[in-house]
Amino acid sequence: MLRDEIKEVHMAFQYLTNVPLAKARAEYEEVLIKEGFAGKTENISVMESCGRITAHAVYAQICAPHYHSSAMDGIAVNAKDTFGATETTPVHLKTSQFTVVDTGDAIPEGCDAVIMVEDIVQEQDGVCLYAAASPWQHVRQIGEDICAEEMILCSCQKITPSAIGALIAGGVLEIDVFRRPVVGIIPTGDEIVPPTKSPKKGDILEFNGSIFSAMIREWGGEAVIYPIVPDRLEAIEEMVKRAVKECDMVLLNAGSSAGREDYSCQVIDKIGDVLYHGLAIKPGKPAILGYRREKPILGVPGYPVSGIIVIEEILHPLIDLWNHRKGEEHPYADAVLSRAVVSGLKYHEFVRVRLGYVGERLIASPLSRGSGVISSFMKADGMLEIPQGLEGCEAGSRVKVRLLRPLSELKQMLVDIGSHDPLLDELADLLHRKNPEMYMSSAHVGSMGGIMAARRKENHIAGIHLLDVKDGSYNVSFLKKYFPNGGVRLVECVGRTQGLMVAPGNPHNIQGIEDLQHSGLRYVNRQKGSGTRILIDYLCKEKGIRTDVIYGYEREEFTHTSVAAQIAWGTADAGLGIFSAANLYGLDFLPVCIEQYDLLIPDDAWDTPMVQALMEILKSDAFKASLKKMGGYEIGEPGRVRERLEPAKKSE
Ligand SMILES: Nc1nc2c(c(=O)[nH]1)N[C@H]1C(S)=C(S)[C@@H](COP(=O)(O)OP(=O)(O)OC[C@H]3O[C@@H](n4cnc5c(N)ncnc54)[C@H](O)[C@@H]3O)O[C@H]1N2
Ligand code: MOO
Repeated sequence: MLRDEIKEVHMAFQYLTNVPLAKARAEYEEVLIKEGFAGKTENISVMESCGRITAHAVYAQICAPHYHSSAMDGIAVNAKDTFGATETTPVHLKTSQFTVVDTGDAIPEGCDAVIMVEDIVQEQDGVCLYAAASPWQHVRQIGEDICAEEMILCSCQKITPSAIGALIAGGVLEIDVFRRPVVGIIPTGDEIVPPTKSPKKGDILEFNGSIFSAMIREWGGEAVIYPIVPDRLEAIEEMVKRAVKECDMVLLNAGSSAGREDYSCQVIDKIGDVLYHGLAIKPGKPAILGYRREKPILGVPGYPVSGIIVIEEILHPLIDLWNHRKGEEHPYADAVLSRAVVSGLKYHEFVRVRLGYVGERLIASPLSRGSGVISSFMKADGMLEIPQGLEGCEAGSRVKVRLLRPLSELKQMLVDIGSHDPLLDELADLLHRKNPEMYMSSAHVGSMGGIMAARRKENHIAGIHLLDVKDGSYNVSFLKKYFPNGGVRLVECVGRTQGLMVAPGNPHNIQGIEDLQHSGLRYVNRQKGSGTRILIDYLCKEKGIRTDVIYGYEREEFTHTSVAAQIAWGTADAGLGIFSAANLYGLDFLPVCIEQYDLLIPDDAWDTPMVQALMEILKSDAFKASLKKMGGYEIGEPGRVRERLEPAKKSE
């Protein structure tokens, strides 16, 4: 075999390294600097320089002010002429002894003080003064602000709006700054298509380029998105060569892992060098740290979450290095973890979390860990990092969380942990619209999960819909059972129509729960502990249906909408859920029963401004209008307290 062929085979089958992030980052920067990596500079107009970084120290060309100027509206005088003026012995000045000046006017020759207009008394042939002026009063002397040759800004400093003013006042109109590094982004993959509203089956919409370029711009770089390149070695190689020529840094997106069509590592290795392929982080493990001479070529995993982590951890520091800036310290806070998080010993893991204060404690609820779930990044308020070598964190443990939004916002966050319903999104929208300082975050853990979270004081509200099979009532008996010491309210929300969601036209002619046993029919269920799961378990038991013969009964989704989506995509034929979710996906719906969906609110949370604001929203016409639009809800008196369990009196 030729040397190149051997190299290609080796690259295709090579095992990924598992290098700790800090080590890889430090070595990468060291290699790049050795190769000549450094920020390039350019000269630009000061007026356009806000936010840019100075390349070197900047000195004033002229003084500011560059002449003695009046600081007030009034008259310019020679202070000596006013000496001796008092309330009882006023001094009279003739017109020839003063000049009328406005703020900013030059002080005339021979004058050395300004008297404010409100301190003078006009006379026929001059003015009368009842107080003497001290020399240089109300005069802005030459250089009061900035002296010529004085340093206005030091090197590597961010230019602020006020700095622009100081520079112009100091006679500096052009300035040397670090040029924004140009980062080329190359999306790759046969299945990747430009953004469109109607993708075909198998198409993946290209959005990584848009995420990465927005982040790069925020960090002070300039981004160029190259056309999507198919999974062909030569085509990728050609595009990378072009980008290396045109840009300062290159991101080669997707194809980073070790699949049949993952060419990134081979290409980078052919064009330049690969320092590491494989980092001990998750998501983001197949990252490739490559370079050609001083230019970084970063192989970024295709999954968006993995990509974001890799560019945040590797590219961001490089842009800071280019600009001679030390990366800003991330703000951290201590939080209590609402659910356990398991972590692999091999990796430093990044877990997105939702955050909110319940009482004095900041509660962190882990979001989806999937590397393809971009919405989990969008919803994340914080990032929990689990260092390599740890197996995870237990529920209820104290953890340090990197904050992705200000603490002040988290203090006004209404924390909902409980059963899912699309109406919660409408409530969140209405709450924030009416009270811009407030936010609502929802974690969908089912009704029982919501009750347990309330017992642990981890939420302000929980949506619950729990059927008491003994008497057909909803929620109240569960409240009494799980809160024996009281201290909780049950607030009416809606009656929801639960039913079987089936494909449009009901192709399997499903008539009711009994039909779920038929062979060839695929069911999709909700997770254990959810009210809907309890309902289907109960309905099956009542009708004598064995759940083990229902195909897919153990397949669990966490929301009504995700059950509806599975049916819409044809991966399941039926699932129990609410009408509004079926409606969202244009599915047929066979009503089974109406259930009471209430909000459980612990007393501690009741008096918070967020819960009180929510009560207003629940009672509003706007909320009722949203419910009518979604359909499938019985609207009684949302916001009415259905049940209050008084807190038990402590024994003396
Ligand atoms: N057998 C193995 N398979 C995979 C491994 C592994 O170790 N062994 N690692 C997994 C991990 S972890 C990651 S991360 C990914 C990395 O994948 P690639 O970098 O090779 O990327 P692709 O497979 O080409 O794409 C994955 C996925 O990413 C999405 N994608 C890609 N480009 C874009 C874009 N421009 N815009 C939006 N979304 C994009 C898309 O959903 C792709 O399906 O590999 C695992 N596999
Ligand atoms: O490393 Mo992947 O990025 O775990 O998803």
